Amino acid sequence: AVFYDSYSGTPITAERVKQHDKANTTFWCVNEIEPCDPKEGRRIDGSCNNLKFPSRGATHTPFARVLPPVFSANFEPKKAADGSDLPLARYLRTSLVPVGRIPSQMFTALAVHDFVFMSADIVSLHDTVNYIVWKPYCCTERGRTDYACTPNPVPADDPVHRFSGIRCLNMTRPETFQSIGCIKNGTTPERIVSSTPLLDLSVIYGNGLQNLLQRGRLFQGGLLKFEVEDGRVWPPKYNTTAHICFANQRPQETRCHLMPEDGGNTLGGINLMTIWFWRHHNFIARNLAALNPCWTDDKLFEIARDINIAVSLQIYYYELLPIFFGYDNMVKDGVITPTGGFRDPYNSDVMPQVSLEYPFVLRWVHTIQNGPLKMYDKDGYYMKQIPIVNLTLRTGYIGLDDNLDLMTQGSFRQGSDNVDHTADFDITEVGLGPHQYVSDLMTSDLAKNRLFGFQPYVKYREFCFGNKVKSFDDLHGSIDPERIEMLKDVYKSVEDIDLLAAIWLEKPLNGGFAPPTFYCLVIEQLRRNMVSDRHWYERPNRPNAYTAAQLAEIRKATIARLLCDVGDTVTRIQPRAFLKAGYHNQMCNCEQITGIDYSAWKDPTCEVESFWSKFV
Ligand code: HEM
Repeated sequence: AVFYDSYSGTPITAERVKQHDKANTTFWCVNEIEPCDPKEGRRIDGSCNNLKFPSRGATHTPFARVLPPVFSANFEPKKAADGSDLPLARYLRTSLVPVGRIPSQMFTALAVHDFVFMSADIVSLHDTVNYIVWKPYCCTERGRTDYACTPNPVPADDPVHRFSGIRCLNMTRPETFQSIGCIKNGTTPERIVSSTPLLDLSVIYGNGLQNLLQRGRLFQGGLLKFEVEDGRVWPPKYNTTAHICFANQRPQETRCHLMPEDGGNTLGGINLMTIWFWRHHNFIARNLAALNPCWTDDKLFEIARDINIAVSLQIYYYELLPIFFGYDNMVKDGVITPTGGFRDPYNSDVMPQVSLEYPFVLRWVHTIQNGPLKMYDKDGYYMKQIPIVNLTLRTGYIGLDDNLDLMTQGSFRQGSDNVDHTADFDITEVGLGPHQYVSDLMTSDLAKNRLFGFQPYVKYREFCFGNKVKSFDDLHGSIDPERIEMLKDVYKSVEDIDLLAAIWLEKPLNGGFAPPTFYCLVIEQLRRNMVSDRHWYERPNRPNAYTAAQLAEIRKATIARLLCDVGDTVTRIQPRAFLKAGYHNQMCNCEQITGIDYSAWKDPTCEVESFWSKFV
C-alpha cells in the first residue's frame, strides 16, 4: 500500500506516517491505499476513483469551494461592510423566518426523507456529536476558554426566549484539518468529514472496507447481514447498550443498527431510508442469484451494490430533484438527460470532491421538514404521530410494535412542510430533541454560514446569474418586496446579506419550487459528481459498465417501486410517491408499478457452466 497525506493528496514516507501514529492523527490525516487497478469497480473507501490522484475521493479529503472564502482576522467570521459585527444568527433567524406548521399539498414527507438520506452520504456526524456529547458546555464559563466553542447568543427580546430566560444556544466550530492536527494552524480552516465525497450510499456500505467486511457482509449469496424480528427484516443490531442510539427509551426500545457506519441511526428520515436501501441490496442480490446460480458471493455483492447505488442516483437525479427544480431546467442545464441512453461526461482533471457550499445549502431543506411524523395504517387511516425531532438517535422507537409499518405508510401519505419561507417550530425551537436543552437548527445553519467563511449572497448571485447586485433595490425580481424590506431592517448593507439568509427568502425559480441560488449551487455539485466520478452509472466506459439494456432497466427505478419491493405492508401506493396522491397521481396496486427487470443481468455463461457440469 502507499500512504497519502489526506489533505494534499500526495504520497508520504513511512517516517511521516510514524509521526502521525505518535500524534494519534493517522486515522484522519493519512490514507493508506492499495495500488489501483483501472479495471476494478468502485471501492468502498472511495480511493482510486481518479487514477492520477488515488487518494482523492477517499474519506478525510478536502472539500472544493465554489467561491474562495472570506474571514476577518484569525479566521473569525467576517464583519459587516462598515467593519461592525454582523447581526446575531438567532436574531436573523427569528426576524427572517416566520414559524408555523403548514402542510404541503404537493410534496410528501418521503421527499424530505430522500433529501436528507442523500445528504447523509457525504457529511458526517462529528460536528453535531461534538456539541451534544463532547462539548455540551459552550454556554457555561468553561466554554469561554475553549476555542472549539462558538455558542449562539439569544437577544433579550427574542420572541420565544424573552420568556424562558435562555440567552445562549450551545454550538461548536466545524472540525477542520487544522483542528484535527493534519495541517498547521494559522491557515484558512479546511473542513474535514469522514464520508467519501461522491454519492455511493456511504450510509449503507460505509467508508472503509474493514467496517463493511465486519459489520455489513453476510458472505453468502451477495447479501448484507440481516435479522428477522416479528416478521420484519432489519439490519443487524448491537447486542450491547453501548451504541449511538442515546435516545432509546429503555427497556422497551432496544434496537440500534450495527452497520458499517452509524449514520443510519441518526435522524428519523435517514433511519427509514437506510432500512429500505439495506433491504433493497438484498432484494437485488436475491434476484441476481436466482438468475445466475454460477455467480460467487463476491460477484453478487458487488453487482447488487452497484445497482443499489445506481438506483439511489436515478431516484435522486431523475425523480426527486426534478419535482423541486423543474425537469426542463435540469435538462437545459445538463444535469439530466432526456434521452435515457448512456452519457459520458467523465473528466479526469476534475477531482472527485464535494463543494463546501453543496451540503451547506442543502440545509435549506430544514424549512420544509415537517415537525410531526405521522403514522397511518395500510388503508390510509391516521393512527398516531411523534415529533420527528424526538426520533434522532432513537432507532429503538422504529423497532417497537408495528411502528415501522405505520411510518412507511405515513411517508407517502403525509405532506412535507410547505415551501413557503416559513419553518416548523420543532425545527426552530426544539431541533435536537432530548439531546440538547434547546436548539434552533436554522440558527446553527446561519452561524455555520459564517464559520465556513462563505462570501456574501450578492457574490453567489453574481456567480450563478452574472448580475451584480449593488443595492437592496437590485434584489427586486429575485426576492418579494416585503422580504426585501425585512432584509433592509436587519442588514445595513446589501453586501452584508448572508448566503443562507437570502436563500431562505428568494422567490422560487421559474418552472420549479426551490430558491434559484439553492438550485444553482446544488446543480453545480450534481454536475461535478457526474464529471468527476469514474464509476458514474450512466457511463458506457467505466469498469463493469451496464449494457444499454441494463441501463434502460435502471431508468425504471422509482421510489414507489422500491417501497413496493421492500416496504412493510406496501401493496398500494401512488406511482410518483414524492408527490401526494391525487387525480393525476392515483394510488394503485403495486403490480401496476413497473420496476427493474433483472433478467437484463442474466449471465449466459452460467447456463453453459451448468450444461457442462452434467457431464463432469
Ligand atoms: C428531523 C429533522 C432534522 C433534524 C433533527 C436535523 C438536524 C440537523 C442538525 C443538528 C444539523 C447540524 C447543525 C449544525 O451545523 O450544528 C443538521 C445539519 C444538516 N442538515 Fe439537518 N436535520 C433534519 C432534517 C434535515 C433534512 C430533511 C435535510 C435535507 C437535506 C437536512 C440536511 C442537513 C444538512 C445537509 C446539514 C449539514 C450537515 C453538515 O454539513 O455536516 N436535515 N441537521
